[in-house]
Amino acid sequence: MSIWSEPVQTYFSAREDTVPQALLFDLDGTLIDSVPDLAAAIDQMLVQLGRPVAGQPLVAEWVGNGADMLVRRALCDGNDMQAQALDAAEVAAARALFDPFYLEHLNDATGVYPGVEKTLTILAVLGIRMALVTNKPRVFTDVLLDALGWRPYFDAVVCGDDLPQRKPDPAQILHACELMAVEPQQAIMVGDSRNDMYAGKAAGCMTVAVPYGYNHGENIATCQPNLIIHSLADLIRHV
Ligand SMILES: O=C(O)COP(=O)(O)O
Ligand SMILES: [Mg+2]
Repeated sequence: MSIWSEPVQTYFSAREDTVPQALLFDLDGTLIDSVPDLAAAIDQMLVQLGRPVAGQPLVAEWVGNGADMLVRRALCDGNDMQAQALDAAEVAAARALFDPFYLEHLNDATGVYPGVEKTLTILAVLGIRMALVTNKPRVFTDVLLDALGWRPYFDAVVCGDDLPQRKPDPAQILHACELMAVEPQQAIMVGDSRNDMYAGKAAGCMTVAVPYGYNHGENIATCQPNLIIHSLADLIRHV
């Protein structure tokens, strides 16, 4: 009997010769609620720059395109056009305040979403290949994975600064699939944001969204994922 839940089975049975061989997971907003620690790091940076703090709700809207874009958005009140046009020296000075603080405090108040540990454990026991595909920079991801004890779960880890492209570009997903020796059509991309959904679709994966994370203040349903689940546990059949 299939280990996959009914909607997952239905998606794949409509595609001849394909069964799910691997899962690719986004990190922030999908597996972990990292905004408390990200916001603390952003806010202390803003205070040192003599600016008003942002707070968790705004930081939650700015997360998703990597640390550099998060810091840029914080410097421009979330205005993406201005954020992209910022002076490199100004960004570097802000990163010099954000990075060491976040590295030191990245697992202080960060939580793991319900259903995550249990599902990762079951999938690992069943021998399903799994990858982490995150826009978070490598230096933070490595420390977090070790702190959480999650490294053994993943056959591949592709971070935001590992390749020239980041999600929503499909390059990280394609690379992770290559590392796991699976076709993207046989893989499921699970994420919380439009970046994950667009990257997953472009790569040819089944796209599964969780609505509890961060999606720039928008409803993830507008990205038309193949499936929306409320817990990772909904991916598999429970008997
Ligand atoms: O660092 C970020 O901005 C978010 O990373 P994610 O891709 O794991 O959601
Ligand atoms: Mg995310």
